[in-house]
Amino acid sequence: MTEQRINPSILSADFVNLQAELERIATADLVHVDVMDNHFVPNLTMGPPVVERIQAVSPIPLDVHLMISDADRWAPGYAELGASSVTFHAEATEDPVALARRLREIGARAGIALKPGTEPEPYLELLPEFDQVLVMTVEPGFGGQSFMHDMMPKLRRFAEAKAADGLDVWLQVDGGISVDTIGIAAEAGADTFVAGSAVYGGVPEDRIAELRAAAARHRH
Ligand SMILES: O=C(CO)[C@@H](O)[C@H](O)COP(=O)(O)O
Repeated sequence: MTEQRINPSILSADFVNLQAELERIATADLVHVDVMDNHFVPNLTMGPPVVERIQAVSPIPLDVHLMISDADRWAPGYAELGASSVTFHAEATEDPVALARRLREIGARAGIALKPGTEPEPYLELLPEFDQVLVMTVEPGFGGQSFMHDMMPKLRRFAEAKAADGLDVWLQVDGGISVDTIGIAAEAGADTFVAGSAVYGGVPEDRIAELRAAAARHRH
């Protein structure tokens, strides 16, 4: 059966108490770290020095999501500081394959993210070059938005391509994931679930367990 992962997004955490907020999600699989530059998206979060400190104190590995322009220039630095995975946006790179290869060389899992308006072609054919694909289920930039059900056909296309070639690529969804929507995404083929407000909006350990159980009911 497909392994599933719950990756809480610290975008919904209390940024003044990040170390304590990381401890509260220690039962999750990876911590999703949203890096925003106020250029690729209309919001600003953190850069390498803060991510480096998160890496140093986090009880679980880092899943860095770069919502930044010029990913070719900046993404390798996040792999160098020890992130387990580094996901850049398809819309923010000149050469996704070269960048993914560079990230893998450094030792990170290489991820590619697609905004809601970005078509899955030509990335379906490039799947072996990536360790994970992030299908955004909201417009990137903010937590607390509604899950976009109409992204499920795109997710299914990736799931079919993955199955056809027997690939070990993780299919991730991010945005509006809750106990009500996680099953829909799992059904469409997602195995890695990012959740911000659904986790930090309650007792994180309980919320993570509830999300895990809801996803498992729809496991492939
Ligand atoms: O990348 C993003 C937003 O751009 C996310 O990781 C959000 O942090 C998800 O938040 P919720 O929709 O789960 O509240």
